[in-house]
Amino acid sequence: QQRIKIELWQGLTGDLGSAVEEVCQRFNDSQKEFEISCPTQGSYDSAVQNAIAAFRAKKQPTIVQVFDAGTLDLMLSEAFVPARKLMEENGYKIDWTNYFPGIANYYANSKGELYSFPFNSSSALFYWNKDAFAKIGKTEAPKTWQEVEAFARALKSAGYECPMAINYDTWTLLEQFSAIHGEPIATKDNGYGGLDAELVINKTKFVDYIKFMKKGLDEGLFKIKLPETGANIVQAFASGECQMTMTSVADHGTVGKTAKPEMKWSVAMLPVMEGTKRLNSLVGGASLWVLNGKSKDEYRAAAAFLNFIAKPESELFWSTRTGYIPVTKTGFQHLKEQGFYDKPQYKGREIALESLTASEVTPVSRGIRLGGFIQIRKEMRDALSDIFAGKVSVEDGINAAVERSNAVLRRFEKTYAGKQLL
Ligand SMILES: O=P(O)(O)OC[C@H](O)CO
Repeated sequence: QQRIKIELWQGLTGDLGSAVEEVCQRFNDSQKEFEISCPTQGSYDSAVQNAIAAFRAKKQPTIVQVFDAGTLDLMLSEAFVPARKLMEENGYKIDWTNYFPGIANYYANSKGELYSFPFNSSSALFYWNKDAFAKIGKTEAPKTWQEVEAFARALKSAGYECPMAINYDTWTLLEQFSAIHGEPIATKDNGYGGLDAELVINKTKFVDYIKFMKKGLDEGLFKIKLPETGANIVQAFASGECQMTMTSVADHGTVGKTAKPEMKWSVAMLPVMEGTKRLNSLVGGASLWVLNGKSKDEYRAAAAFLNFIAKPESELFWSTRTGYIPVTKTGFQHLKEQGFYDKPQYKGREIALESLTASEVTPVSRGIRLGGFIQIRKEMRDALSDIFAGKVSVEDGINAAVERSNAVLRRFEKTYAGKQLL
């Protein structure tokens, strides 16, 4: 009997992309009726863009992985089958309250019903090299940015060429920074209150933070690390070239696998500016959306796959293989029962959960719900690249990016005027 074949277009690459393929292979090995293939589209951005273009051409995959920044665009599109509908129609009884509310709410409509399936959830962490820190007499990670600066200076004096690796990633530099410092990104509760939101990041602590980062770059305390110039931040940290960085907990597994066994390193919550009362960090990562226009059999296959990945054993595999956090309560319980968080190689991953729950969620630390956010991130990345290269002043660069981003928001508002989330 021929298997029913479906595709999941994923946005992860490298080691994490291989991990998704392994999940898909495990599903294929677990039964004989369905076969899923999970080709990468090269980036999170491309996965969303390719899937939307394919949808228009009626060549869409059955499932697409959509990162946080693409969530509202998908929600407002007519392109998907809501998660509950898919599972009900295919005979699965899902306890939707089993998903952690902080994660599920991100992908739910105003009534709390999930549109997509939480899959790879994360938050950002600070990675630090214990061996290098020992050389400057430090045994703990910096808690404030002022400490980061002082430690970086000491590392530099001790002969380390790259105290801290950074890039232009707005998720850490802008979004996580703003949330944990209690600063808004946009009006209307970061967009949750309506499509008429406007960016306000040219009026918040973010401006001073970017000045701080630029000064650190000019002093050689921070170094830009990008794939196109050799190593990205994760590779630069794992190889021991750079002694600090900040990236997703998702990369914890990759660093563990690629760093030399003798290299001692750890993770901590992102630093804050001195005198800040820390708020919770934002949930990152992506969820899986089932697209319209497929056959009954393809939906049966999708439902079977999505049921498979939510099983505690699948969550254990996924969180072990990557650094992503479990998305269900039973998955988390299963990990704890297996002694996961006590194993030395996984130690530190619980800090992502601590960071996500560091405070009561406030309107600015709940998340970001802005249309066209993929484009807005690009505007900001371009601005940061110009600012860090000294082509434009911090204020001018951010102001111009805010102006361009607000134009994106206004176009989006016009397109979806009057449309309600179901
Ligand atoms: O690196 P990830 O998968 O944890 O995702 C981080 C951000 O949420 C991407 O938008």
